[in-house]
Amino acid sequence: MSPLLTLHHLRKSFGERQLFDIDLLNIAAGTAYVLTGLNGAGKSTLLRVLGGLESAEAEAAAFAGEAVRFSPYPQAMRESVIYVHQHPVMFSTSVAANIAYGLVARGVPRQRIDALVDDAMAWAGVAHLRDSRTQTLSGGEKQRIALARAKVLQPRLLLLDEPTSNLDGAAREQVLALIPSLTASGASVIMACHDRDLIALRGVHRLKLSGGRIQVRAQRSRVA
Ligand SMILES: Nc1ncnc2c1ncn2[C@@H]1O[C@H](COP(=O)(O)OP(=O)(O)OP(=O)(O)O)[C@@H](O)[C@H]1O
Repeated sequence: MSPLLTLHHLRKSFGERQLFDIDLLNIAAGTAYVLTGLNGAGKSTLLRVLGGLESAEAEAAAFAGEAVRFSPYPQAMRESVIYVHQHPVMFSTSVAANIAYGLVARGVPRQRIDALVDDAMAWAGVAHLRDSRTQTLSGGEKQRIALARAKVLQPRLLLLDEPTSNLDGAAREQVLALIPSLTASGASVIMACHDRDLIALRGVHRLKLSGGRIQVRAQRSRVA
């Protein structure tokens, strides 16, 4: 597996308090990871740092084979890394308009947008919600729409902050079922979750954030 993102000595502090100092974080291309840790271990902060939403210092960094400076957040990562919030914010327009939003912002031609949005909605199993308003959606539908909205931008790295923590039963399974097809299309995925709801997907690598360090754990072999 070729490396997608490598960070040496990634450090984050809030005031005097150092939250983490990670010797080495290696994220391979087309690979899924779960990031576990106790409440307050820093999982969300680490994802936000990797997504450029929080600043942090790194001694050395490389993305997609190029050495980069990590601070300020590198331009090469801006369009290639997408963070998906635990409670995705939706505009009060249609589902289709929400998924199209990032493509419109990038100036993609309308016809192309319509085709990409159709594909993404079919992939996420939300085509029937195309013209629905977002206020009435369930938590599971919102997560799948947020994944479609991210996928349509063809990121190289997707950061999912507790994507299933508020879901159970079929809604949880529907969200989890989308993850393998993300990595199959070449994207890497890092999902923050708690140890207790460890996501059991085949081939997913485990990273545990504990005491400000990352421990790499053995892979899970069970299928979700
Ligand atoms: N902007 C901030 N300023 C100061 N402290 C912060 C800030 N953001 C987070 N923290 C602190 O950093 C620590 C880690 O928070 P974070 O949300 O990253 O943890 P987490 O592992 O995602 O927790 P949880 O599992 O509860 O969601 C917490 O103690 C939190 O209070």
